[in-house]
Amino acid sequence: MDSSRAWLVWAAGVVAYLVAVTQRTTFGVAGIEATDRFDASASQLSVFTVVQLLVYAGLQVPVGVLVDRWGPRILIVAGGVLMTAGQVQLAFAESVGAGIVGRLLVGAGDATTFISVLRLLPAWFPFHRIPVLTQWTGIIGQLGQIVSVVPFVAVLSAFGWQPAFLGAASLSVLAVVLALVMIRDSPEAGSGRSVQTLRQTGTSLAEAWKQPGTRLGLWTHFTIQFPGTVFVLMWGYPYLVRAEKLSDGVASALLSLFVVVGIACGPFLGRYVGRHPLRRSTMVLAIAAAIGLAWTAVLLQPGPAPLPLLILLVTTLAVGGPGSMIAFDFARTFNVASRLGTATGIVNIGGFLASLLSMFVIGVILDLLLGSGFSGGDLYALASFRIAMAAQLVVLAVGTVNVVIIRGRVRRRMAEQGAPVPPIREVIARERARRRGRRGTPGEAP
Ligand SMILES: N[C@@H](Cc1c[nH]cn1)C(=O)NCC(=O)O
Repeated sequence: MDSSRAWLVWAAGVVAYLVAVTQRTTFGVAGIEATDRFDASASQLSVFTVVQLLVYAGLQVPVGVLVDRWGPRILIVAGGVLMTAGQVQLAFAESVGAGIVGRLLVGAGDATTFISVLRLLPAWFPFHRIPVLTQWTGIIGQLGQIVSVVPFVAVLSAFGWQPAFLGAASLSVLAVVLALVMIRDSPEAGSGRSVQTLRQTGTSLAEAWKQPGTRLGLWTHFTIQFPGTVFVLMWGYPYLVRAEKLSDGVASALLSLFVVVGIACGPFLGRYVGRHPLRRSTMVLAIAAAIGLAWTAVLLQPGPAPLPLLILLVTTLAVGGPGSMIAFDFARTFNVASRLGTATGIVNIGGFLASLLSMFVIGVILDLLLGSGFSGGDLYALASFRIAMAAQLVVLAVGTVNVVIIRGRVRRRMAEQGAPVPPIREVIARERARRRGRRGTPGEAP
């Protein structure tokens, strides 16, 4: 099945995801206005983001289970309704508590969208298209950040808080209408969901968790998604401007480079995954190593890092975004369709958990160093940031070790099932021999 109907379904799903990413990121760009409106301190404001991400991460498994039971369409619609309610609540909120309730609703609605959209792909498209379409779903969705940064900020500056958040809410209304009109769970009426008892749901959850391929996805997402998320959502900007002493313009250019590199790498990674399904984890480990090396090189600089090194850092962090989509490919290929939503939900917790943990630890270390006098009164001193950012290397190492361990388990299980993964040296030698053979036999079909 690869019809125009399938593309319409996917387009409506991607719009829903793009709008969800917009709702997710609107509060982050309204920080200064939020400080005035709620008369809140920086740490009170960070609670808004933390609550939203906690709700998002906490709902991944329940939402995944529901996607398998009810199908993706109803969850995309429910998510849009929740996000509309959340943004309307935030538009009228005048106290920190009321504002947090708004973000809580946005986090809950956001949680339903991505997993549901990914769940549509295997129902509507042939197997070989899915890795690249998974990447495009991620890439187009990230453009939601641009909607927050450009038109949302423009409305916020020109017309103020309520019109900006009500305008954002109206985008979710549009996404809900599109989803209702265009999305069907699958080409066959009635399929795309499984009617399960509660006991069967529990079994399905346990089966998804027991499958080492699901946990390989979880640790993949954990390991390579968080460094970019932490940088872009929280600590990157103050680090570049206050510690590395870059101008606002150069720091913004680096954050834009992050988006461009993410977009450029996605299709390449999608094609790689489609062509080399047995080498997906090798790519994950290569990206983790690149991130670790780039951060180590930056943090070992005696003073501010040279700009080319910071460009290299931002580039490698950006590759982690599309790279982490490989995690969902593990969930899809190691699980049967009836528990795909559940497995995707489990995988999607990884990156958000690692991001929350790292954001929090970096903040705590900065506070401790300020309190101890180490920072010389400057919370964002380079020497302090260097220590705080290095905490990410520990999280990266924990994730990488787990990827290596679970990948060993996955490979052992594949060997037991009669499908061993050949060593890379053997594959390269075979490929060379094949090429030599081809060159020696002119006229042979490619
Ligand atoms: N890996 C991200 C998506 C992504 C794709 N390219 C850059 N980032 C992810 O896990 N997304 C889940 C979500 O809900 O956004």
